[in-house]
Amino acid sequence: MSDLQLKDPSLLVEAAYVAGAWVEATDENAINVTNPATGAVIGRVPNLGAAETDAAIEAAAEAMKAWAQRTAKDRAQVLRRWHDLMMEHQDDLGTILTAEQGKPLAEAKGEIAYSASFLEWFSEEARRAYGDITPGHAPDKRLLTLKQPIGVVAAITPWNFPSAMITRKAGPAFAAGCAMVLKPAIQTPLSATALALLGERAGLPKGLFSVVTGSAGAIGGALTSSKTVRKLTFTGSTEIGALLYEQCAPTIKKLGLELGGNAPFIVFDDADVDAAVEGAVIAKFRNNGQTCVCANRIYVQAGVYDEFAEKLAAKVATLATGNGFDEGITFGPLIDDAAVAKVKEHVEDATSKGASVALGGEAHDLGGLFYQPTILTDVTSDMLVTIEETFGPVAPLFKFDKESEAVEAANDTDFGLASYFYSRDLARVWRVSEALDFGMVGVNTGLISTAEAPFGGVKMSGLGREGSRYGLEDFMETKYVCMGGIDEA
Ligand SMILES: NC(=O)C1=CN([C@@H]2O[C@H](COP(=O)(O)OP(=O)(O)OC[C@H]3O[C@@H](n4cnc5c(N)ncnc54)[C@H](OP(=O)(O)O)[C@@H]3O)[C@@H](O)[C@H]2O)C=CC1
Ligand SMILES: O=C(O)CCCC(=O)O
Repeated sequence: MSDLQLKDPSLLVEAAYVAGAWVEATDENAINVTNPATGAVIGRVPNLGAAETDAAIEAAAEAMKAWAQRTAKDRAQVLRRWHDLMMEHQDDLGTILTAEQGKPLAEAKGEIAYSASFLEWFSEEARRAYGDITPGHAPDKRLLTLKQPIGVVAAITPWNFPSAMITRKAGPAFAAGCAMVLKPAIQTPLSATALALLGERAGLPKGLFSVVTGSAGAIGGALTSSKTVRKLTFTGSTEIGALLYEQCAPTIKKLGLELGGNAPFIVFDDADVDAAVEGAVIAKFRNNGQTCVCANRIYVQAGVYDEFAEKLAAKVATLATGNGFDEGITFGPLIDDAAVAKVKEHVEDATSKGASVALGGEAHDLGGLFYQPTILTDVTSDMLVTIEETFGPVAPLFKFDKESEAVEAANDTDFGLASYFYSRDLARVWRVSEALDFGMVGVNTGLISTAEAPFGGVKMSGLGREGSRYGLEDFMETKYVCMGGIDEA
């Protein structure tokens, strides 16, 4: 069906992977996958539901028994092979990702490397799932702490990082000795099925990893109601995260929730303004603004406001929008009509309340799902761009005078995922890092994501941490063994 140019065409897998078997779409149950840049159909996957999800959960529980018994080194080697296969096929995986998600090809290949890095990192961490021994509370006692896999894991992932959000969950799950049933976003299932194929080639046992495509409600319902599933890990909107939280309550599952953000990006008078402009371009416009850690509100101190605004507009004006497969493109399309409508609503709301457009501000001449990269000035706290995550290429600029005013405004949100600031004053760097009420703070950088670091938020941005050594912890239970009778020889 597809005319994608792949070196290994077998990587375009138009089938779900359920309990170790590939389930192809039929004409009756096919869901088409389209390229957001062109609207062209690039593939299809089956619309599955609760029955297939239940089968996947059962197979996962069975496969996990042997997987958890294997040595950590053995599991690590499978993950490492999976990483190596991803890097070997980086070009093809990037092509599939750009075709279904829209981000520029170079950025898509970058996501594949980022995605593979979670398999590499957790292959290394697998062997360091240490417990400990605590001095006993009585002479004959020794207190042992063991780390054990939490059980079958359900994962639900979004369309904005169709590969990396899967490996950031699958890496620690398989390293810990768990099994996983994944429901990928319906817009971007082909990155998930390609990953599953490479996982199979790398040696993941049948049934350990299922990818169930189809109805979010039916699959999500089966995953959350199952007593066998012991953890749900989700990346997506706060609204759906809250719904899943509720659905998981009756079976008391452990939850990992990576939800929406509303990231502040603060530029102080003492900042290197050129560096701050570079950082803002990355923090705001990465993936065309469709990232939960994207800068959503840019606060600039009065002394450098005009310089920063001019330089940011000048820089962004040089960057091209278009089909992610074309040379020299920095901004791809938005994911769908609803995303474009939200961006339009936010810009119209801001301008109707007094904001000025310094750049862009309209749908792109290319039509379809393209929107101009936009910079707004004279933004105030009552505008939608301040209150909600725009999830698009709109940079609203606020002017402030005092440090305390910026910190207070930055924290004035229900969300608490990423935050950024630029300053060269050491005391301020400490003060503001500690005062920002967010799970992550970027100081003099616009890019904080890496497999080595704990990614996650506070407040309504979620629960738990992914990546880093803490990411492995979240997929394990701590078992306490009280060993007695030791001095009765
Ligand atoms: N934190 C983040 O990284 C992300 C944040 N968002 C935010 O959310 C907004 C909306 O994006 P959207 O794609 O709709 O995000 P959603 O939260 O709706 O989707 C994320 C994942 O959840 C699934 N899902 C949706 N409804 C249910 C359900 N009832 N039960 C189980 N799973 C479900 C989706 O499946 P399906 O695709 O089949 O609907 C997808 O796999 C964005 O504009 C952005 O603000 C979005 C994506 C990522
Ligand atoms: O939830 C997201 O938006 C994906 C996070 C991307 C990243 O890891 O930086």
